[in-house]
Amino acid sequence: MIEVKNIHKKFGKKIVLEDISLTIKDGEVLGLLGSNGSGKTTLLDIIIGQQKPTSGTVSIDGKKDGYKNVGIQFQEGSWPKGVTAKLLIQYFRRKQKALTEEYVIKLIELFEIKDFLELDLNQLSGGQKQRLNTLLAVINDPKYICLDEMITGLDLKMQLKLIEWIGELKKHQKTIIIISHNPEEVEVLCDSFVIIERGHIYYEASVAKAIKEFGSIRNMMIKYYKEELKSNVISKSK
Ligand SMILES: Nc1ncnc2c1ncn2[C@@H]1O[C@H](COP(=O)(O)OP(=O)(O)OP(=O)(O)O)[C@@H](O)[C@H]1O
Repeated sequence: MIEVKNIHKKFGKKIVLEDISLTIKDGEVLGLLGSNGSGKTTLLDIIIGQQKPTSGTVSIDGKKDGYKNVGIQFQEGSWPKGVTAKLLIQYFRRKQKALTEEYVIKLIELFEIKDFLELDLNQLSGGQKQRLNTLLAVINDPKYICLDEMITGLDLKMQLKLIEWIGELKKHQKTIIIISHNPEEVEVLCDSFVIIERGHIYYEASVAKAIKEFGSIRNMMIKYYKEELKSNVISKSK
């Protein structure tokens, strides 16, 4: 279980997160939605131990250093010349002796990495980098997985494959947090979702509840954003 309690985060004087509390149960897939700059990635970075909160706590499986069991997507960046997907996968395999050849081959097939295994990483397309980053997030078969806009930018065939794959992970009781800008993706993949706006939890519900109440998450978001545009104020709502 991931427990986020009363997280506040400031960058200098700028308040980015204010009093965020969340519980993500084992086997749950949680979607994080919200406007650009609302604080989703900062919250995820705090959960995975890459940022320290200004105050508040995160515990994973009851431990403060539980983030060591979380698989995270590598961020886009430029790599030193000569680094290939094959080299990275070999590096992870050496670190994790328990990884079987069969599991690694399965992932390479799933993410369709084979054709560019030996290419310099800086020569990969955006979608190819994204597929490799997602593979690296799960290569150690972690119990907790964080995915930042995993599907955006992928072709439809790959999207369908990854949706099916998340379904498999759910069957294996993996706990997954997915940042997304796509309400339909959250409906298909997630059990519950949270909308973060201006550093606050603006709405939090199960996907089933939102669909029952509003017909779809998109309808719900449009309703709330229209109200916001009218009043120009986002109030905290649960
Ligand atoms: N290292 C940093 N220093 C200063 N401000 C930062 C830093 N990282 C993020 N911010 C600010 O914090 C706010 C939240 O950023 P964050 O990346 O968490 O948003 P987000 O919801 O993930 O946005 P997007 O949907 O655009 O990816 C933004 O205003 C951003 O400028």
